Amino acid sequence: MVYLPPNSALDPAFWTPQNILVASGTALLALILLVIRYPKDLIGTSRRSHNVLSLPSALPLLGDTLLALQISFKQKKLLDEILYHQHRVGKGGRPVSITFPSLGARQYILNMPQYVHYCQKTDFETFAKGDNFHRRLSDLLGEHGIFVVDGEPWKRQRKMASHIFSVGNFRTCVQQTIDIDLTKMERLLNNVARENVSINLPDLFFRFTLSSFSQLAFSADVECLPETVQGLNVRNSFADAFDFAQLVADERFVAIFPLWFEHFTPTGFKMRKALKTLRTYCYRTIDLRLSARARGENRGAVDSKNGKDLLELFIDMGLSRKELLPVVLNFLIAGRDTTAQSLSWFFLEIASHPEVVQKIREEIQDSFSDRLNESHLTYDDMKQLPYLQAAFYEAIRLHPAVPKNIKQATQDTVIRPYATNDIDGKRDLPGGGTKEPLPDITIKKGESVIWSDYVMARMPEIWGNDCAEYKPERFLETRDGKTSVRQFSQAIFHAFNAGPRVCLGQTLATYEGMAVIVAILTNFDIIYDYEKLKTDPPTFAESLTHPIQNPYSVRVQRRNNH
Ligand code: HEM
Repeated sequence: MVYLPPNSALDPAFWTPQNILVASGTALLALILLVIRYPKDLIGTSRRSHNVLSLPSALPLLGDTLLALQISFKQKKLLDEILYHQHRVGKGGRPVSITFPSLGARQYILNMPQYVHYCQKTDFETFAKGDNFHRRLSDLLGEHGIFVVDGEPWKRQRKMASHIFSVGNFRTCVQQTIDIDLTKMERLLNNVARENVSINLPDLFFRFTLSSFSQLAFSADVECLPETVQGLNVRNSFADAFDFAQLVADERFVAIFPLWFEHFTPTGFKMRKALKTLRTYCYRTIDLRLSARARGENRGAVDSKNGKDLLELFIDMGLSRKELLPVVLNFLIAGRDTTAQSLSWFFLEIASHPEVVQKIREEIQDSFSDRLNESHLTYDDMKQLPYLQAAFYEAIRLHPAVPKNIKQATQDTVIRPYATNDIDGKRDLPGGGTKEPLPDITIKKGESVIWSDYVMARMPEIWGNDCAEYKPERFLETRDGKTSVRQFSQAIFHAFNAGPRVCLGQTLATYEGMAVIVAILTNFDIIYDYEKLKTDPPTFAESLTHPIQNPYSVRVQRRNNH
């Protein structure tokens, strides 16, 4: 027999009508107090910083859980939602607060360059990748991958990797590698033109960047860039697994169930398979190199000074086979996806801007006459094509390869945006900035800040009323009769990130992208299926990066300048 103390609520005799009334009244009062405390917030979150509004759809005690659920079930897209609410709730560039259960505490959406500048430069140490990133991405990108770590491990990797991005390397190894792959791509496109077939253009760019980056960073020929049309039918298992794993990892930021739940779902099963494919693929590259080293062979010749490529540099740091895996994966995501996606969006934008194609061709013609029929764009040639670079950057501005980002506060702090629109001492907010001063925001340790370069590109306060239009001219300036690419503050043209963690590969991506565009537009006319583009307009898939969900196909015709 269980002993129940007298008057215990577990004793049925306790529940007299009077006690039921008292208990219900107390519960109701507690609920009312909680609703007053969390009128639009998830229970347990801190008080919102004054002057910061929340979403109108937020519910008492649940915060934005319903929105997270809709995004999780693909009824809504996170980027569209941030854009929508920035224009309404955050009109004038004001911050907006949300409470998503998966991210624990409160999150502040800060899309003005003044805030981004503060978090990424002024108080860089406080706004880290943190637990949010690490817990969701470490199975894909490793415990110590450059994209997921902070502090010393990040600093060491960044310093080491920066060696392969030296100007000396560009003039030698980078140029040579790109040159070889451009020749392959041209042979393929000649065959596509001859056979008059249509090909998936974004897929071609993924193949190009995977091939060239694997060669550059790991001296590995991954044989994914064929010269024949038939070769395009061979799927690349690494690419498929990588695309899938990124989609899943991205969903983890909005999932309403705990992370371990994924393990028991079909997605979890497929994810484990994908991760296995990725590991097998990367270990093949690593093992080949380690055994070559064991035989005393020096492979890898990207770093002109030391005759070492990225993989060799990291092996020299004493990293084990297991520790090299995230290096390969992190750099592949950086080197393959971003540039390929930027090219895919660029070629989509110019489909509806023939005048841009015309101007690019004129610029190439004026600068190089017919030289580019025989050879490819060199690193030093880039300077002579400001219009082309502007056209490429404008596509990257509108379709940034990393469309959203999140940082977590490592301590309590106050974000103090600049009082003026003058960022980095450059008075250059093209949209004129904000009329009202932006509010300071009090942030508690563990809370997050989110910004979206995709949304920032569409904010009139930053880029002007024509912000959503594709206009390369906004990246051009003319001084003393000479036209050059306009340099914005990193926090304004933010697609390549800002501050100490600014993208390491910006010059590589710019050179590679421009070289591909020159090779294609000089030699081929692209024939788009305008009917299909109208009925099935390409849109983005939500992922860690910014792929096209429904890639488009094109045919090509050899230009008659040959
Ligand atoms: C158009 C192409 C590219 C864009 C738009 C881009 C953009 C970015 C962005 C936004 C970040 C910050 C990511 C974060 O905070 O998590 C980043 C970081 C990085 N990018 Fe790029 N990237 C591009 C191409 C490349 C290429 C080709 C490489 C070559 C390896 C590269 C290497 C890196 C690395 C290593 C980092 C990490 C930097 C750090 O955390 O210190 N990127 N990039």
